[in-house]
Amino acid sequence: MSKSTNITWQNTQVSKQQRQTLAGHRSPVLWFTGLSGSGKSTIANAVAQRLYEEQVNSYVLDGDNMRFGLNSNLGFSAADRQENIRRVGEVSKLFVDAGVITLTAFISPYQADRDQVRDLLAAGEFVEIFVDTPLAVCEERDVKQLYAKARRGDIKGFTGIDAPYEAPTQPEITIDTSKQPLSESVEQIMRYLTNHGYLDLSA
Ligand SMILES: Nc1ncnc2c1ncn2[C@@H]1O[C@H](COP(=O)(O)OS(=O)(=O)O)[C@@H](OP(=O)(O)O)[C@H]1O
Ligand SMILES: Nc1ncnc2c1ncn2[C@@H]1O[C@H](COP(=O)(O)OP(=O)(O)O)[C@@H](O)[C@H]1O
Repeated sequence: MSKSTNITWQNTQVSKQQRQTLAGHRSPVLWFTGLSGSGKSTIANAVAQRLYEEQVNSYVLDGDNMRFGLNSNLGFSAADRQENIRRVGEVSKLFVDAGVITLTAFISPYQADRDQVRDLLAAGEFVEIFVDTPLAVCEERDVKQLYAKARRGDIKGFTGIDAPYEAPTQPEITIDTSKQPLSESVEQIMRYLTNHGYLDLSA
């Protein structure tokens, strides 16, 4: 599908490993996936806050925000969501290369699209976090009143209502925000990062 020809990959003089050594930690992507209102942004931002307090560089890429800029020409058809996630995957890879822990909050409803991002990255760099909050709870929250609009038929193709959400088959972490408070989710993720050596380069 690439239209670019006659191009050659240029290696940078300073490597990813050197940037990670400078930062003092590894730089995975923490890929949050789940329904609208499941808690992706809230948890991602709380983890970013916690990492900041631990003096760890991180950055949150948020679905709504990316659609204001880089992805403003994309809608919510299956093809546009696929392209959305492909671009976010490529951007995430750059952040990983820069040595920054990257937290992404996108519905990313298709397993194949998430797997494509996983394949783009090195082993262990993609941590899939399934925010498995039941649809009924997301709809009850209806933070942006979008579920109400979707039920009225004012939005077509809304995830969970009349567009599919494919649950991850083998996520590294699963969180149900209807069963655990935000603080517990943050601790669960911090524990995972610590136990798997992401925050300690000597591990
Ligand atoms: N049709 C439809 N389906 C789902 N969501 C919709 C739709 N239209 C607008 N929105 C709003 O867009 C946010 C989801 O954008 P994403 O980029 O994360 O979606 S996707 O990964 O490409 O599926 C989503 O934000 P979150 O609530 O943060 O998930 C909604 O606010
Ligand atoms: N335990 C919890 N963890 C995370 N969010 C929660 C929790 N309980 C309630 N919420 C609320 O659920 C909403 C989730 O919205 P948001 O983070 O924007 O979801 P998403 O990014 O998945 O669309 C927020 O209003 C948040 O305050």
